[in-house]
Amino acid sequence: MARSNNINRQSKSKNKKPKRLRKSSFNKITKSFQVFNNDSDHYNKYENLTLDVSDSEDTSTLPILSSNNSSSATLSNEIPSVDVFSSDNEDVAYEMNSKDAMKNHLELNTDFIPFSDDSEEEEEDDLIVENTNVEEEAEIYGNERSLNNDYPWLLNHDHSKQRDIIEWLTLEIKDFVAYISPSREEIKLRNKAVSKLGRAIKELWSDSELLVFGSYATDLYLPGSDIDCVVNSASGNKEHRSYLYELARFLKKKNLATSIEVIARARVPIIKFIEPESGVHIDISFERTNGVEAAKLIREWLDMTPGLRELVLIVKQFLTARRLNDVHTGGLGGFSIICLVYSFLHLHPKLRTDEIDPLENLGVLLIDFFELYGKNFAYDEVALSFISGYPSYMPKSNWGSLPPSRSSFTLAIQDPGDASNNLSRGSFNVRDIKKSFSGAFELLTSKCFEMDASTFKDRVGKSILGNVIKYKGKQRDFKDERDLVVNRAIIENELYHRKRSSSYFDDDLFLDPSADEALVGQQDELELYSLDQPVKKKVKKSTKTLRKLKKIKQEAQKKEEKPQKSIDSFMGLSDDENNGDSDSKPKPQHNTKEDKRALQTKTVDAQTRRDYWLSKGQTLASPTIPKKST
Ligand SMILES: Nc1ncnc2c1ncn2[C@@H]1O[C@H](COP(=O)(O)OP(=O)(O)OP(=O)(O)O)[C@@H](O)[C@H]1O
Ligand SMILES: [Mg+2]
Repeated sequence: MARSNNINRQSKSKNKKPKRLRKSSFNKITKSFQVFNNDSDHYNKYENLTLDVSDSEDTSTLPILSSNNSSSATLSNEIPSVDVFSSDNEDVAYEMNSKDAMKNHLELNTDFIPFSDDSEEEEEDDLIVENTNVEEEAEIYGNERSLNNDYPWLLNHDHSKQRDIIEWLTLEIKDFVAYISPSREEIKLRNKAVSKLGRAIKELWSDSELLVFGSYATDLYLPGSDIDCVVNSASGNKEHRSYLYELARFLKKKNLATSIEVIARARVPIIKFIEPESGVHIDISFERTNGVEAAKLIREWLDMTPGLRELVLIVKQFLTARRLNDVHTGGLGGFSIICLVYSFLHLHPKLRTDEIDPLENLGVLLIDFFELYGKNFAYDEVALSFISGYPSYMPKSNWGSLPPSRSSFTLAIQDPGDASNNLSRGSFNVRDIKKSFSGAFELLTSKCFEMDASTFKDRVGKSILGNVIKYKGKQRDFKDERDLVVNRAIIENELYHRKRSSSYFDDDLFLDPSADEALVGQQDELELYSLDQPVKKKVKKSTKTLRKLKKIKQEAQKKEEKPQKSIDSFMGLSDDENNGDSDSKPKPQHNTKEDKRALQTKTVDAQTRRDYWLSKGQTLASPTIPKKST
């Protein structure tokens, strides 16, 4: 029955004139997408958009979207009639042509690209305090090794009845993000760790403060992510190695650190350790504020880019499971991942033209992300640029200060805070990163076709996302409790920026030591909401510090409401032909309720969905797609 419906839909669509892109819109969009390889092995959906100059205003046929309307088209088993399996020499050759092959592939975990464990540690000889206490570690990590299940985000979340396969993937992504987002206990543990360390630093060096940056200060951390901190002092001298050792000894004496490493001779000297109470890995660097600045910028990006947090967390977990997330071994660091996803979302044609809601199309976007950076992106030629914080593609040749590298096949991401810094210069293993993205594109797309061709009975308990994401760790509770407990790193980062900005400098917002002490003293009182009454605030009465926090929160909310400039000209979509101008800014993506409502009324027609899957089927170039069971 389902099969005959599909066939009917298909035959109807044959009589229907496909909607075409207006030529001017097409030109503008493609102009901003001159980032693809000339690699003829890979079908590039953007190059194959048909033009119809006589057509009207309609720009809704870019084949990259899904719809909220799950009642209309599902995949057709006849669409991806591609009979040649091609695999370029950089891509993993997936010799699979059936469900079984796919299963075997996963069981063998052949898309896992491990690094050898013997990679040289440049600062190995700097290890000063070692002797990890194995029992202590075991206690900290508890049952971390006792696994529940490879896809724990699916527990009680079966989406196999979704008619629209891509919606199934979107729902799984949301489940995964909810699954790995922090609970109140986790946030409190991190807050407490940061407080204790901050106090210790002040005790040791009264002219110094500890600031947090990196993923804890942006809410982009996975359960196992480290906390990045920096010591800033009035004297500005704490980067000297003698201070690093002094701090390491002090923290050890105070039982605030185990497994300490002092890495004094690196370009960025740091000390690394585990904070025993939380078990969290901590990195402390010295006398640099660029990370603290970046944290604020990233939070602004998150505010104006729905879907950024979700995709960053998925890509992070994807790379972490493949050990491709560690810059020391050539992998992609957290900041580079954020930049890749941020620029992908802002330069995506369907998001640029406001035609889809990113949060309702996470599945499509994830597949497109893997396709772009796994198949299409011209690594040899193109750099990502963030002039004034806004993303664009830039020919590498235009980046005058880009340091020369041995190979042209490198990732070049301009640091938004320092245009001469290539953020991803350490990610020398671009080949494996690209391979893994390309493999993920193929696995996800194949699985979508396979699931579409399966009966509902065969789909039960299956995962689409699980084909590329694995999560191994302690059972978690699907509790994203970030709204219930203040993230101290974010608040303090805001305070830091207020303090630095003279226009905001007033008595009430001054981050004085007593305010800090008040925060520390009320560590357990940082919860502003109760679980039972999420809306009603449980602000602890009349504490000066919490009033300050509230004020900061309100200011942050006000900021969200401020009007944003359009990025049309930036992306070559406006009429003023200002393509790539650095002073044009991204428009907010559906931040207001009205925007969201407007989007929900937008439906995507079946033909567009068919075009989307046709392009993916061609890209996939899989030899056979399993027939739908009747
Ligand atoms: N190559 C770099 N150049 C400049 N700053 C960098 C660079 N790499 C990292 N940073 C700074 O350090 C911060 C933390 O980087 P990191 O790679 O640990 O990312 P993260 O967001 O903390 O991810 P994770 O959760 O994996 O630790 C970044 O936000 C950025 O401010
Ligand atoms: Mg980090």
